[in-house]
Amino acid sequence: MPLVEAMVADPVDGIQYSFAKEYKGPPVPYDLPQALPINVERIPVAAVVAEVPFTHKMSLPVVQPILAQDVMSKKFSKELEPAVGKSVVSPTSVIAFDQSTEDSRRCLSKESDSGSERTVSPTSVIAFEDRVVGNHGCQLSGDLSSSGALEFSNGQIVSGELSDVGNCSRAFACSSISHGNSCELLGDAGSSCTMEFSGSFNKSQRSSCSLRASNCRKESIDFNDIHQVDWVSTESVLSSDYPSSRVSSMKVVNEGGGDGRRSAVTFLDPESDYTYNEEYSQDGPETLRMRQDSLRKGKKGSCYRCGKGNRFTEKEVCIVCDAKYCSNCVLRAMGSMPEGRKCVTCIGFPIDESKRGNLGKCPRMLKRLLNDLEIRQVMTAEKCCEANQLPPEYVCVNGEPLSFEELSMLQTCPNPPKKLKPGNYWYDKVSGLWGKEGQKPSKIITPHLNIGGPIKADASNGNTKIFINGREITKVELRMLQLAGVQCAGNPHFWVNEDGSYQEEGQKNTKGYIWGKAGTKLVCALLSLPVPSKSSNYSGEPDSSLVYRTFPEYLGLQKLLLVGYDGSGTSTIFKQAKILYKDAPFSKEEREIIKLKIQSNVYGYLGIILEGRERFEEDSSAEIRKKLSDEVDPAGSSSVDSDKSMYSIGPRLKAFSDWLLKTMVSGTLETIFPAATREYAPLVEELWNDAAIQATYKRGSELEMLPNVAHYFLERVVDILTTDYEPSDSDILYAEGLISSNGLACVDFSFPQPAPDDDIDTADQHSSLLRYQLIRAHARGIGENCKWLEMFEDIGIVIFCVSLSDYDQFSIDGNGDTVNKMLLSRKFFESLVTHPTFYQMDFLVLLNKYDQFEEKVERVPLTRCEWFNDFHPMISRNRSNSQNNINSSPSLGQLGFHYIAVKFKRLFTSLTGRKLYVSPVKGLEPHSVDAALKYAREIMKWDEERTNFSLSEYSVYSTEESSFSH
Ligand SMILES: Nc1nc2c(ncn2[C@@H]2O[C@H](COP(=O)(O)OP(=O)(O)OP(=O)(O)O)[C@@H](O)[C@H]2O)c(=O)[nH]1
Repeated sequence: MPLVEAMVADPVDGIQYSFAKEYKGPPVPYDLPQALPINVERIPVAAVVAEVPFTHKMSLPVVQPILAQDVMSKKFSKELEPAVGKSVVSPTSVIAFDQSTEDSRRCLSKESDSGSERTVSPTSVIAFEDRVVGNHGCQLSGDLSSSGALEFSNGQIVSGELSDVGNCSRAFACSSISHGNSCELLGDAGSSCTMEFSGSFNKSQRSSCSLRASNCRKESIDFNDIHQVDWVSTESVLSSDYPSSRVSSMKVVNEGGGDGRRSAVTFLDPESDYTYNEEYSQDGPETLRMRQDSLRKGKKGSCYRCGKGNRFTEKEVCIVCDAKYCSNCVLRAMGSMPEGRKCVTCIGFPIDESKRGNLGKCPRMLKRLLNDLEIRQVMTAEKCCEANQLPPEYVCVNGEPLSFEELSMLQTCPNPPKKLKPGNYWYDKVSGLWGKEGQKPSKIITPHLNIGGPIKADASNGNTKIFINGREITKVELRMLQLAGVQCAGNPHFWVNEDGSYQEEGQKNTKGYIWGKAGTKLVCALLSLPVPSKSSNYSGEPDSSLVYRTFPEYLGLQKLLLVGYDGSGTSTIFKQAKILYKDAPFSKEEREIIKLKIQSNVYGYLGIILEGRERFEEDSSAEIRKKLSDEVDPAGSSSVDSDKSMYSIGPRLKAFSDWLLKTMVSGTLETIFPAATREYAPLVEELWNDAAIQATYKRGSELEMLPNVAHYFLERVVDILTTDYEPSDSDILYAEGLISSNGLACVDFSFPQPAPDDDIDTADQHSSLLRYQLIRAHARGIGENCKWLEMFEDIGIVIFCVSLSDYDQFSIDGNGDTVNKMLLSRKFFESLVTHPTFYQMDFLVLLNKYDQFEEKVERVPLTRCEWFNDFHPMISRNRSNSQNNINSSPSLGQLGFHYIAVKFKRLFTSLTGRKLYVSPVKGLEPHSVDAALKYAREIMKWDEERTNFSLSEYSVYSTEESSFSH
């Protein structure tokens, strides 16, 4: 009985296993299930797009996610009938192809022509056994329905998965993913996404990536040891039933074999009229990727995406391909702009150098479309991201292209050439004179930089026969020297130092100072020659600022990702970091926005109090009525007004209160109030001082809607609701809703330099020079299933924030169930630590709100949360007396903290096999946040340094206790 031998690619390492063999034993008395052999020649495929005769009006075709039922019923219902002579592939079948035959390579492209089409079921897996010689690309054209999976092995795409997703409104793309990481690309309709894999691939290193486009497609592809694959999923004969569909294609290229190669994966959508020129260098570290200009769809001057508008329509330009988009399309075309104003398809490509001058300058259009923080993020990314930096090889100094380090040194030196553009330059290392090749000097930069080659005599194309530091000077320089009184007779060769002192070559004596004479600087200005900058230090003392950074800022930047579940305190810690480490944490404009936000928050708190007052008034009146009815007046009437209680307010305030509540309900509070502050301020004061309001406020703990933080602001309500109120840093720290829950916020900072008399070593001093970036992402911002996480692959540490006081709090989860907030936090933590992006990433858990926790745990048992139901600490009876005694037993709060810390550590180790770092923190206390962030810095530093230790040495440091911090 012949059984099909099938090969399955192992999803972890790509190794293929044979799971069935031909049975050779005695006949069996029962029926065995059969897998029918499949004729690969008969699998239906799409036509190549170029060959589909669509009219020019028609939008280019696309592979629509094919609903299995649709396709099968429309086109293949016949094939699906198990008729004699017609093979049907079972929905879960596994098909093996022997790639060694030419037939199998042709298999999928030719089939559509044949009349005998067969469909591959949506859930089928196609495995290709690799016997491909060389770099033969395998082209697949076919329908892949929504949940179809492709499996290739060595030399091919390893596995792919397509699944439907809903429309995506904002596009995001990420490029350059490294081993073991995964990446999801989101593109909107008609866009294409590009991702590049750098480095090597081998069987144990896997990367996965996925692309999502708003035409309801999601593709997720895993790669393993790729040679060269072109995989095209294009409109097929089948999908011509779907005229609005578009084509999507993917190209994987990796020339050469073995490790150490670079591969690029490009998702192309023919609707986006782009072309790429890509070159891959096998031995060099660089991948040269040039993006050609994009093509416009509509008439001249129209938007490149929608084709509407004319040359007068305001448009934003892609800094790579020069495509111009109208305000309706710009966000869709450019997505979340991780590298600034680039089409999603241009992400990862170098910018058009002519646009370098505009980097980081925010255009008006974006100011309208994005909020302040987003603009700042986009503009910072545009200026600082790696892809947009000037490629070092574009700058030649003294005839030699610069290396990466040389360019960094040049750009970060104390007196760098301004607005450095690609080009050929000469540099006199002794004097610091700098100019364009063949031209007079344009600047005096920092001398003695070890960059480029030795200066050439004809560097500035001089013809005066007079030399400075080996360069023949230009006529205009000679004129300047003469005017400065320098003796130039006899064609001397001068040796000029950076301070302008000069001597003739071979002589010891300084003859004078070129720029020393009064009037020389004026002469230089008239002749457009440079003079030493004011900041130049000629004192002979070593200048501490001359400690050049080896790397440019964007590379030295260590990124810390701060995440946490709702209300865990990430915003507070983020704001605290800004206040701690920035000289001017908030600009004037920001403070103005914050002021309005605080004021509208305060009106909101007032509204909650007014609502409470109504409730208390009703309750109180009902009580009075009840009392009255119990003690009936013999005259039949009561002298007490049952409608009046301590919570009643006068008609004027009542009218104001009703109006305020109505405004709150209508959701227009934020629009009306801060603006109307001047008008209502006196009324607010009257209201706040009213006895009824004060009585209500005293019962604030009964008002569930009133957050704890409200008390901080309400105590000063009158001051805050005046027009000249200016929020203090502390107000900003306490204020709710200043950072968008869905967006990202980031701040760059350095830890302050320790005071000179502090007992610190030079390493600490050095680390204060390093730059850090704290990125705060909200659980909601990270998205369902952590889909945005891939963009954080270059961070150094994840700081996961947990609110300790959440153990008795409940919230609604994604399924609408009420769940303990600590458990929700744990679930979020689990999804982060197991996410491929954070494979091997250090995690620091900050157990926040330690102050609240210490107080609460004395009242509310920790076992209120089911995860902590085995918390049964031994409590000393003398505990309360021994609080201040150093030798006393720990407080319940400390025990609770340790217990929760260990819970998280064990969980982390069980999920990752690694160690978790935990620290308590009080987000509202600057010292506590400072200590926590410095702890994160130490972890990152340790992470870098531990490679220097041998394994045995390392084990000394990896004690359990070392990961606790207090
Ligand atoms: N007592 C106390 N309150 C804190 C602490 N940290 C934060 N809070 C308060 O907790 C509340 C939630 O903190 P946020 O920083 O807004 O938390 P978040 O995680 O950003 O939460 P979202 O509001 O969901 O964005 C705020 O009212 C903070 O003032 C802390 O250490 N102690």
